[in-house]
Amino acid sequence: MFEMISRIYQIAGSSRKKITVGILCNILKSFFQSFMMLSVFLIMLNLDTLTSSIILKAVTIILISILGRFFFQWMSDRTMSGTGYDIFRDYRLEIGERLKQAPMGYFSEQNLGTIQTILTTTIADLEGYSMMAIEQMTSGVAMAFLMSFMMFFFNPIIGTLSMIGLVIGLTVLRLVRQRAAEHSPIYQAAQENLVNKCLEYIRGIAVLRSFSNGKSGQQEVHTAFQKKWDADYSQEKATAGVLRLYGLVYKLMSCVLIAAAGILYMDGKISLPFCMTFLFCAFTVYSDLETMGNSAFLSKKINTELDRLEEVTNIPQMDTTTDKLHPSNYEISLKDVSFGYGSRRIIDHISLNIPEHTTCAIVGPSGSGKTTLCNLIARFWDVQEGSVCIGGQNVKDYTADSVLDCISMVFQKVYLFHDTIENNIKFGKPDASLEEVMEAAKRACCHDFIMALPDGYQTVIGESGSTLSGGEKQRISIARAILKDAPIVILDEATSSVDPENEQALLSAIEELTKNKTLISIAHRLSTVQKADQIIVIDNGHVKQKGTHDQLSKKDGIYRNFLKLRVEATGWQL
Ligand SMILES: Nc1ncnc2c1ncn2[C@@H]1O[C@H](COP(=O)(O)OP(=O)(O)OP(=O)(O)O)[C@@H](O)[C@H]1O
Repeated sequence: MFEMISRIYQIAGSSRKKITVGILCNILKSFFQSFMMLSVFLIMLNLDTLTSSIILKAVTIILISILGRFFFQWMSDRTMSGTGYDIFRDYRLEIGERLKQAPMGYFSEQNLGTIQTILTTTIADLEGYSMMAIEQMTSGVAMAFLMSFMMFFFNPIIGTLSMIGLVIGLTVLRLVRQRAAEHSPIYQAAQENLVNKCLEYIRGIAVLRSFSNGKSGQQEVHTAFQKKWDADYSQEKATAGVLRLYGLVYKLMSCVLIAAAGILYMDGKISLPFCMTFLFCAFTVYSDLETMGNSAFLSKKINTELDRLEEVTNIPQMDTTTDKLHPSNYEISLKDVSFGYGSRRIIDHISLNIPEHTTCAIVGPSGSGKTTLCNLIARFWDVQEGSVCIGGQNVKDYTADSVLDCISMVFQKVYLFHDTIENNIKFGKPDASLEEVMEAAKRACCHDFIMALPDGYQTVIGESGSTLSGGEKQRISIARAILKDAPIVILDEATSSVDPENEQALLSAIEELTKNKTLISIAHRLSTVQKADQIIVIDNGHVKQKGTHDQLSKKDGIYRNFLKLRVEATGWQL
């Protein structure tokens, strides 16, 4: 229990003070609640000689107890109710910042499900439950402890018995927490698996439908739901028994207190008023503790969820510096660069130089490492050996954001946000005016089709650009890059062929984008390759050939074979 509270404290930041005030208010609330027993005692003590002044005193005590309890409950609600949302709003922002600094490799399909579960379900659970659990636990223990202490003051035997009840109850509570500890990770894993499978199913729905009528994917989602149900059910089953036992302990201990008070009275050790007061206390001393069982269970669940949060906040960070890259020129040079995903080496001792304002086409078989090489230049990943320099500055010594400020990337797989066309283009320069957006769109040859849409630039694009054609999406992504106007352009040419009209528009858009830039393109079109100032042929992570089209096409080697195959496959003409 204290572990959970202390962990929430650690991440609470500026909300720590509020939690402390909230806990103090809960303790004071319990104090006023226990205070009620004095009025019972007063009436019992004067039962034979009741006067209006005694009743007035008793009523005053009850009123003070009720008002005190109400006031501190209100204070506790005021300070703690929104605090969970404050803490985890800040935490969400922190996770966002960390994800921005994480290497691209972190964003595997597996991790996407985990991140999604954490940012939605896990944090929502923590926002809703954490403060409630702290409140219930602190008031439950405080109330039982304070009442036991007061009883001890009146009669040490009854006070000690009441304390023993508290200790036994808390020991059984450990059992509840142990059970929760066993089941929470299973529950969490089942939840993440379910999110992963649902995401996979929705993303791949077109493929699933066309190949298997959607049935095989459905089966996986069904199994994930079944696993989640199993996890819920076994968690419920495992803890229900111990939770009942926990409640039973307090009921039995109340009976023990009643019996003890009766015996002490019969033995003449205590008078009737004391006996009656203890009977009253026996019914109320553990009342808040009984409702604490669920919170104890929750506290373990919260601990597991905090573990998951820590995993995300401990993701590797790329930036160890705050220096921003401001190179004097935009020449790109790679010196003896090696890199691999895990233990698999993909780039092996590559060196190359791309002078400013020149174009470099990277060609090579599928899987040879072309995209990986571009990702290293953009510092999506850090090289494992060697160096990548822009204008003579090693990109590793500067923040990833500032490196990307110098680069516009146009990916083959275009990602558009579920937002207006204007905002999607503006993504390249958030403070751009509509006129600037339109100018970029005109240069990217997409102004006309945008204006033909019902709401023009305000048309909201469906999720991932699903309402636009492939060529239209590509040109919008080029308009975005034109607006950004970065001195280096990394272009992954689309392999899929587009209709001739679209193709021409696309080529004009690319030409506009790459004017006077340092251009690296993963080239698939002969026209791009032919025009390049230098061509790099990569195979199996090595630079196999370097030169211009004229030089390479005259030499035996991969490039010539590649050209031959391309001509045969796509009808390229040299
Ligand atoms: N994030 C990743 N984690 C592990 N392996 C990866 C990752 N990305 C790429 N690879 C592997 O690295 C190798 C090189 O991939 P890369 O995408 O750089 O090749 P490519 O030449 O661009 O291929 P293509 O022309 O088909 O796009 C491939 O075998 C690929 O499976």
